[in-house]
Amino acid sequence: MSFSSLVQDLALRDPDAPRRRGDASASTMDDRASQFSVAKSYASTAATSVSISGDIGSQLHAGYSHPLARSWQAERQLTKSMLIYPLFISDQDDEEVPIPSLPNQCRRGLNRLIPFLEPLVRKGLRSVILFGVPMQPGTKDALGSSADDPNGPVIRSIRLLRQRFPHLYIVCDVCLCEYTSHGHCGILREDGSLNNQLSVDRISDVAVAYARAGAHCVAPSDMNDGRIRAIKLKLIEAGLVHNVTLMSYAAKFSGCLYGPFRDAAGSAPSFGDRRCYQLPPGGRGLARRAIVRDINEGADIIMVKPAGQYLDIIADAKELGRDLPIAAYQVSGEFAMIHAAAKAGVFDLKSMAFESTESILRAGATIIISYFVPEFLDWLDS
Ligand SMILES: NCc1[nH]cc(CCC(=O)O)c1CC(=O)O
Ligand SMILES: [Zn+2]
Ligand SMILES: [Zn+2]
Repeated sequence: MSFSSLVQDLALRDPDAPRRRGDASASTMDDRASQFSVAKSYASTAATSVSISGDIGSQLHAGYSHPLARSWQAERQLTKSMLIYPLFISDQDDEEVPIPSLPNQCRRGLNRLIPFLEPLVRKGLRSVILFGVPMQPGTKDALGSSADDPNGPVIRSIRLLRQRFPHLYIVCDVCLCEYTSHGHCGILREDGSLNNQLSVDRISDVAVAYARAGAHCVAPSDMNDGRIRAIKLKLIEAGLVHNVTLMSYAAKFSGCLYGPFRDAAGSAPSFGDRRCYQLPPGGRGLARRAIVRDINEGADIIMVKPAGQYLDIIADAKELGRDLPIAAYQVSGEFAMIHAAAKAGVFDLKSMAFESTESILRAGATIIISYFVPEFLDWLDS
């Protein structure tokens, strides 16, 4: 057989063609036939350069011709227990308002929470992360005083969820930006920069308040230096350290992917930006230092955020924190971008929801915070 007819032969037997038509069994048969003929063709044309053993080792399709065998190629399969679903809880108890920039997501008051979550819990929802959203005018101040208000939305929801869904694992985001009048993630000096010490003192108090109310996990997203150690020490002091997980947003990058979240939570800074505390997007080394630092300060879980644009950082976190669970947050901008592209016909929404999530798992995460969780609860059953 001549070289050109071999190429033609291979092209005709493109093993992906039947799969693109959605016919898996035809693909299996076809692959077998084509491997046989490829081997024969090589044997007759390539005797001079390709050794027999190399030839045999070059055959990869055999390992993934069947759907089940394809699933075995992944180190980790997506399961429901890996997923954490973000909830925006407003202080308007009866409110249920869609968030325009964040497709299919609503801001909800306490009274809307249980009816919304009941079907999800029934379908296998295991964990949520809570973000409080004070809507009542006059609630915000320079110190973020309402963050740990016992009558505020977060603390009341923790109690309610613990009582109504005893098996639901409750994570609380800990930050001040939703509660400060200036929208920054801490307490400011007069020049507008973060006062690290005051911020850490306040944020660790808020974390302990959530833990006392019954949160299983507290997750500081503020990026002030030293907050992991401060929270751990206060949890020890409060006698809560043995059963409250500390998940650090260790490598949280500044950038343009948090816009829809800030719409949802009303937490956009009123001046300036967050580039002096969130990490610069090119700062891989800095992220590695932040990860190592937070592990040393006592973090139980390391999170990377955003996820899709920072897969190398997830892989770094997995390497540096090989003995810790690694979480990744597919943030509001990533989610909105996928929706927009699907709507524009670039790809199928479900296919990209899976592909983006599988890439996060492949990079090394085993916990994924995602706005796709309600959909995954259905998709993972079918
Ligand atoms: N500090 C609060 C916080 N916690 C999680 C997110 C972003 C989550 C998302 O975009 O989905 C933010 C916003 C920010 O830092 O501006
Ligand atoms: Zn913040
Ligand atoms: Zn600064």
